[in-house]
Amino acid sequence: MHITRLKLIQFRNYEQLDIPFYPGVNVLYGRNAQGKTNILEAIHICGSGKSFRVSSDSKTVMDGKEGAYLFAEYLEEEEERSIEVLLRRDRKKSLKIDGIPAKNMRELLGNLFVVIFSPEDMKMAKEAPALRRGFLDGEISKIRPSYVDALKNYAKIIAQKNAVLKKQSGRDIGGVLDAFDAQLAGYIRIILKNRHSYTEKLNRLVRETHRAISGGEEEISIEYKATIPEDAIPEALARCRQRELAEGGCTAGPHRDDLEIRLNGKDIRVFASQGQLRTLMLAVKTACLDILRESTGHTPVLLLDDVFSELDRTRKQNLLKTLEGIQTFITTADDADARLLSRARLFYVENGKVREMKKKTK
Ligand SMILES: Nc1ncnc2c1ncn2[C@@H]1O[C@H](COP(=O)(O)OP(=O)(O)OP(=O)(O)O)[C@@H](O)[C@H]1O
Repeated sequence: MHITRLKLIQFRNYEQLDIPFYPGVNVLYGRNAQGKTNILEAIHICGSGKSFRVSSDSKTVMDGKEGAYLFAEYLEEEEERSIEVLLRRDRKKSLKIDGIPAKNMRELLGNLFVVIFSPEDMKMAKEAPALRRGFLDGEISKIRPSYVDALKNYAKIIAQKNAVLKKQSGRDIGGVLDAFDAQLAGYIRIILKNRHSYTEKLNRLVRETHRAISGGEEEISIEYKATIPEDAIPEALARCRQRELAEGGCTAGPHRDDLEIRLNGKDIRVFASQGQLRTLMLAVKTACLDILRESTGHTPVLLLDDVFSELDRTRKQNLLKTLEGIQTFITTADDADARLLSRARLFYVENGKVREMKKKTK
């Protein structure tokens, strides 16, 4: 699939924008703070309903305005499709898919597929496990929207169980905890099955892409570290009971799991350079794209925000080779990078305006 047109009204620093885009690589080029990333953000909102930079929609509405409008037109095979998003400061956002109002955000998933790489993603590899779990859950939800329900229900029961454990004060709460555990077991099974199978695919594909980008110099491995084994969930929950009572909270389960990422056998969190982290995250994102393509039959749109800094020339060129056949949006402030992308369409971004540079770069 590929985006053919993007319209924005009062979104970030865009008073009004109406611009065509092309299959292949679209480069958004310009000085800092001109609105390049804002375009990626708008496309991401049309695909996923969410910004990748802020949790509150109202921050993306132009300062001093009450609402913003986003419209993305795209081709899925030969079919023309569209997504419209209306953001308002004081109300929930509303959506239209192919001109028809959507009831909720879940309806949006499974239409315009996007995968984003932004500098923020580097945190995923290095910082708290919650970021890695969030990443896994986000990617799985794109393929299987019903997974979101299992996650929500699991989190709700964990919160209730935690509240009971916290307030126990010597009461016999064994029966209540048994009832919670019986409900939890079903959701844990769904979550673990999906996370294990996604991680296995991710590991296989990341290894291939990572070798291609790094020139085969480095070996990566990704493994899901579960606190509860998938094949003995009720038994594991029962074994946790004493510790849960002593600590006054749930001590194991998918909300405590992690992804372990190793580079040449060493833990990435304590060892990798910035360039190695960036290469790893690019490989992860391209693998996510391949998984989405494999599972849905559609090639997602790839958004690469400022990917080139910290990559040497060989890695940049290797990365570009892996993007064949994928509509990709790349932001860069460096005109040398823009020149490297000889077959790309170039757009000059300045102060909330976008101008297509008709002549292809050399
Ligand atoms: N809600 C808003 N209303 C108006 N302008 C905004 C809003 N949010 C951000 N901006 C403006 O958008 C610009 C930043 O845009 P963006 O983040 O896309 O920069 P960029 O071109 O990607 O820069 P860099 O190369 O530094 O990453 C800034 O000028 C900022 O003031």
